[in-house]
Amino acid sequence: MAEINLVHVYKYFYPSFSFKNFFRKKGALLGPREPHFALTDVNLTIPDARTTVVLGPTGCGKSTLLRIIGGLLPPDQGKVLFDGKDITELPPGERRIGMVFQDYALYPHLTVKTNILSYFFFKKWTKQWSDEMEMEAEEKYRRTSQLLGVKLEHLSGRFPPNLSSGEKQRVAIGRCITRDPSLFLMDEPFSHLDQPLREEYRRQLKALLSYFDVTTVYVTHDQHEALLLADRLVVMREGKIEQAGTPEEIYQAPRNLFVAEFFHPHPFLPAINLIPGDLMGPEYREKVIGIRPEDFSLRSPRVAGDYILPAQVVSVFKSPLAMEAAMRLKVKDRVFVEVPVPSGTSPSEGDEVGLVPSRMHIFDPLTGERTATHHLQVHL
Ligand SMILES: Nc1ncnc2c1ncn2[C@@H]1O[C@H](COP(=O)(O)OP(=O)(O)OP(=O)(O)O)[C@@H](O)[C@H]1O
Repeated sequence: MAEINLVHVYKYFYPSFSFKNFFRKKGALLGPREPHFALTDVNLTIPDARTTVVLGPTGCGKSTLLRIIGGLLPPDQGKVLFDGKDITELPPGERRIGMVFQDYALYPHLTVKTNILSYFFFKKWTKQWSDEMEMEAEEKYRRTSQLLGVKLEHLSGRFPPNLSSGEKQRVAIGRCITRDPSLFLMDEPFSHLDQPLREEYRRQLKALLSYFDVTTVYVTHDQHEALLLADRLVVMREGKIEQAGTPEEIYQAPRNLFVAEFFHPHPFLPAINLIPGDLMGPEYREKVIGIRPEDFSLRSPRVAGDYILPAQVVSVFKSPLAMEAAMRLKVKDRVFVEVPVPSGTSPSEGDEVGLVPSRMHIFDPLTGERTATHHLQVHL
């Protein structure tokens, strides 16, 4: 059992000293340096035995958040609770946490097997060491090798400097597992791997995480990875949490324009089409309307009715293996939208169609907040 709570967590950094920064602020030569915030009032519950994926653009504070949970960085304000207990001051070694970061941090002078069993290795010369522990370590190694795939067995006598990035990654994850952590923290662990390997390892990691049921926090800026791994998703921007929920909740009910546009599960299509409200009718005049590509259907241009938008096909694009196709349309001669090409149809440039939205998200253009979602019943 490990539920983590972050309560009003703030972290700020001071820019490093440079003469350029020093003289930039006229008349403030001796004034204090202004901190920049990496995290601002972060409140978050990380549920037990689930994988929480933290997603956000570069520099938004994802790694800082992870390091604060792991105890590698102290927060400047706020608390970290582990099953309700305040662990803000507890050193990382006492948190029962397994961490895998981009740089692997393996012991270069120890073999793969010893790296994986390093938790046991460092106990070997203490009074705690016993024959039972030796047997437990061997059994853990056997089980971990099995879970990570046979490839690990071939590497057991090699040293980290002689391993590929993928192999190092596997060893780092193996080392994490043998420690029996209550919490896994992973910071873009597959970012150095090439695409096919990354895909393979993600799937394997998903299976591992389900097998162990360990509370996991996984940081990435890769949408595809986030979707594959997340039971719960946290979208961050500029040190703040924009929205947390299941991927489905966030996709179906984005809190604001940033989340609606950022969480983007279809690589072939835009996350959402944004159109000015007045195109849908006078009642939406002061609003921005967001319509997901799959929430449009197509009708003949001759069918008229409320909420049917006359549009013209501008271009059609197909994936190389023609598994997917999308098209770009100009609506009412004013804005462009992109929608999937319905199966069994083959539209061409210049075709006239009627676009029928089934669901619209209504956003306030000033604050960017979503104020409503309307499901439309179009009467033809
Ligand atoms: N040690 C540090 N000193 C000063 N500023 C820092 C330090 N660590 C992080 N920052 C700043 O804090 C902000 C958040 O950084 P962080 O590494 O948490 O972002 P991130 O979302 O993980 O980015 P990326 O996806 O690029 O790894 C950034 O503006 C970064 O420059």
